[in-house]
Parts: sequence; structure tokens; C-alpha cells
Amino acid sequence: MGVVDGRGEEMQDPVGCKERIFVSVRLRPLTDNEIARHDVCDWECISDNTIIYRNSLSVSEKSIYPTAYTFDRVFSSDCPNRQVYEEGAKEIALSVVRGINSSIFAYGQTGSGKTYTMTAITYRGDILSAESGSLRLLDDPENYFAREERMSRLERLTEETLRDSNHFKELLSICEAQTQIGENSLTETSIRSHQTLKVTVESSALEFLDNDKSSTLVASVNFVDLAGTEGVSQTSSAGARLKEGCHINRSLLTLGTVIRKLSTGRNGHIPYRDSKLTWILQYSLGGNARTAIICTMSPARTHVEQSRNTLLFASCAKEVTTKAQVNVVMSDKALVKQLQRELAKLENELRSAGMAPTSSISDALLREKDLEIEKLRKEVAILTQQRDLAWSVVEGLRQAADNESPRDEKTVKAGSDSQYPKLRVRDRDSMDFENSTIVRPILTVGVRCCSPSDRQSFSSEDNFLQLPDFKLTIPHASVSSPQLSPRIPVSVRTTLVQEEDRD
Ligand SMILES: Nc1ncnc2c1ncn2[C@@H]1O[C@H](COP(=O)(O)OP(=O)(O)OP(=O)(O)O)[C@@H](O)[C@H]1O
Repeated sequence: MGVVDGRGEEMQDPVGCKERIFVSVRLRPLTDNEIARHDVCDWECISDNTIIYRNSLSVSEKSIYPTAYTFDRVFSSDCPNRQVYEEGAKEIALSVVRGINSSIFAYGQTGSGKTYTMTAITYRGDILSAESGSLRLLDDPENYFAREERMSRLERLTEETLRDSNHFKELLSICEAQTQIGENSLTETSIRSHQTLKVTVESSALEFLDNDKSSTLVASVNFVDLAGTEGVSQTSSAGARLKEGCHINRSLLTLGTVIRKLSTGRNGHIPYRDSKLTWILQYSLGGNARTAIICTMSPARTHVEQSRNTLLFASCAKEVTTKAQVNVVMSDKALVKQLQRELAKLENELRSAGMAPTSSISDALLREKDLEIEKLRKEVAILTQQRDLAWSVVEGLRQAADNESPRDEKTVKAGSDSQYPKLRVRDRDSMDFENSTIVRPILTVGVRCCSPSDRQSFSSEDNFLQLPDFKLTIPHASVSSPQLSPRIPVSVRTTLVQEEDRD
């Protein structure tokens, strides 16, 4: 649901209703002129949805043009305006009272019946300007839609609030008076401009009313009677009319390009900016609006090319998807209230969502830490035990060494810490105790090697010295440390020799 505040700013609902443009085709009867020219009818509506080309196609034409075209609805030449409105436009046009923007287009060749159709469909308009001349299109930085829909505003645009139906008729007549009408070789009177009537409707629906009844729905419906799609060459126009025709053709060409690009469904650049027409109508073409296009066509054989172009445009248009949203307007007061409610709700969600995981995470962390502490305690106990044993071994070593001759003796400080005693090592070649930080694991090794089986194999000093790749497992000490590995055999030898000696 979209939200508009009291200043007219609108926040769009991110979730809109996606649907295809509703496309219908209306065939008109032959005009008096066409009958006088002995033109013939080549098109026929064979059902509510299908129109066919009755004339036989040549072999080359068959490969290019289809014979049958299917749309959401096709209206035969005898269909009254009322039925065209009811079945081709009403449902979409009236979406406006539910807060959904909508647009009804009439597209087709000059003289094919666009104005005839749109006059019947159009009910009211609000794009009125007392001044004549062309309107300039300006980007509107103030318009919230501009961000979402890249809307623009028309220069010198005035808005009128309708009082009653007479007021509406009065405004429509001003509109009609400003419509540029010209003549060309196809029609006696031809509308030489695109005509857009926009009606903005504010309505209230119970479901959108909050307690203080300050929400309303606001949406617009556009009735667009496009200029004829005739080629400039067909109109035999010259001078200003020719120039006008070129502008019209360019805008219709851009419209065709926009529709074609949108119909592919790919996310590429859509050239809305290439013409004022597409720029003004961009949100009706693939944006926030429900859209119906009524393509009008002449049944005459002489216009078969234009009719096919119209049907091609219609075929592309039915592939285009729009995404209409409900636009809700709120007063400042209601908006503040709603935001406060949303804030409170979010805070609650945050709190409840935050509490459970946080507590369970911290519980788990605490448990993990406890286990770690317990493990470390055990390790400390083991190490303490080993250290005590080692101390006793060292003590024994020292006493034994004191009793021997000082030949080849070297004193090594076993640890930077003064609590460690000095070690005497008998074999000079195996000395490498400079980095005394390794003393503790070395001593641990010595003790481990004093198991009965080890003693068995190391019964003499010679055997002992042939212990190059002694593999050690020192609980919780990093045996693989490059600092420790090369020094360990030295210690083993020393310690075990002394142990042997002691035994
Ligand atoms: N369905 C119809 N039934 C009867 N007459 C029709 C129908 N459609 C169009 N006409 C007649 O055909 C003529 C041309 O119609 P209209 O002016 O609506 O064409 P148009 O497409 O708006 O042309 P332009 O683009 O030049 O303004 C008019 O005389 C109109 O009354």
C-alpha cells in the first residue's frame, strides 16, 4: 500500500500488482468516402478475440503477415460505443477509485475512429491551460514520483477541482477548443496533436481508513487520444502541417519503440525521454498503472498496410506488463501515528528477535569456555606432575655429574627463569641449548623415555647415541615447532644416560 503524506509526497508500496496491458482492437465501418471510392472491407472479427484478414494473401505475403490476430477483445464495426467502453475500458478506468492509476489509450491510423471511441470513453479531464502554444516538459525534482517513475511536470499546467457535471462539460469544451485540428488528404478534420485528459480522483475506502479517518486513496486516470499514425507521405501535407506531422510521427515512432522494448521483458534502456509523449506517459507504459489500449482500424483495403502496422503495435503492446499499486494518502497526523506504530512494532521485533539468540549464543559460549578452562586445568595438572618428575631427574643428574670428572662438560642454563637449574651435558657435539625456552618440553621427553621398554633398548650409552629420529609425543606441547624438534634428541640422550647410570 502506498502512502502519501499531507504535503502530497508519496511513498510507493514495493509490492504491486503485475499485469499485462489490456489490448483491444476496434474495427470501424467503411466511411462514406471509402464507399464512394468503391473500397472493400478486408477485415472481419470472427469472435470476441480474433480478427482475420479476409483477402487471400500472396505466397510472399503469407510468410510475413499472419491471417488471424488475437487480442484481449476485438470489436466489430457494428459494436456500439457503450459496449466498447464496458468491455474494453471500464474496469481499468474505474481502478482509479480504488487508488490505482490507470490509462486508456486510443491508437491507430488517422481517421480510424480514435476520437470517435475516446469521446465516448472520456468522462472528465484536468489538464487544462488557458494559454495556447506548446507545453514544455520539465523534470520535477520535488515530485516524489520522479524517483520511482521519473515523472515530469508540464509547464503552465493548471488543475481544476470539479464542482459538478456542468463544470466538467465547461472544462472539456475549453480542452476541445485548444485541440489542434487540421485537414489532410485522409480526413476532412483530423486532430493534429495528442490529446491527454487526466482525472485525479480522491476516494476513501473503509479498508484504508484508520481510526481517525484521515487516509484517502488518490490516483489518476489518463484518457489519451493519440494523433493519427499516418505516414507523412500519405497526408499530402506541406509547410507547418508537414513539420507537425514529422513531430507526431517521431513521437509515435518513439512510442512504438518503447512498447517494443518493453514487450521483450528485458531490462534494457527504454527511451522514454526521446519524445514528450512517452515521457509524459511513461508510468502508463510499464509503470505504476493499469493500462488499456484500444487500437482502431479501418477495414478498407486501401489502408491494409496501416492496419497491419496497427495490429503489429497491438501485438507488442499486449506483451507489456505494468505494476499498479494502491496509493494511499495520509494526513501528517495520521502519517506520524502510523510511523510511530511501525517504529514500536519494529522495536518489539528487534527486542524479541535479539533476546533469544543473544542469550542462547552467550550460553553456548560460556559452556565452551568452561570446557576449555577444564581442559586447561587438566593440562596444567599433568604438566605440573611432569615438571616435578623432571625436577627429580635433573636433581639426580646433577648429583651424578658432580661426582664425575669435568671432561667435555658444558654448562647450559636451562631456562631464562632463575628457578630452573643449570644442566650439565656430557656430550659436547649434541649441545644446543642456547634457547632455553625449550627446557620444559625437553625434560618432559626425558621422563617419558624412562619407561621400562625404553630402558631396555637404551641399555648403553652407545645405543642411546644412535637415536636420530626419535619421535615424541608431548602432551599439549607443540612438538612440531621448529624450535623444539632439533633439540629434543639431545635432551633425551642426556637424561636417559643419567637414568641408566642411576639405575
Ligand atoms: N466505430 C465507428 N462507427 C461509426 N463511425 C465511425 C466509427 N469510428 C469512426 N467513425 C467515423 O470515422 C470518421 C473518423 O473518425 P475519427 O475522427 O474518430 O478518427 P481519428 O482516428 O480520431 O482520426 P484523427 O487521428 O485524424 O483525429 C468520423 O467521421 C467518425 O464519425
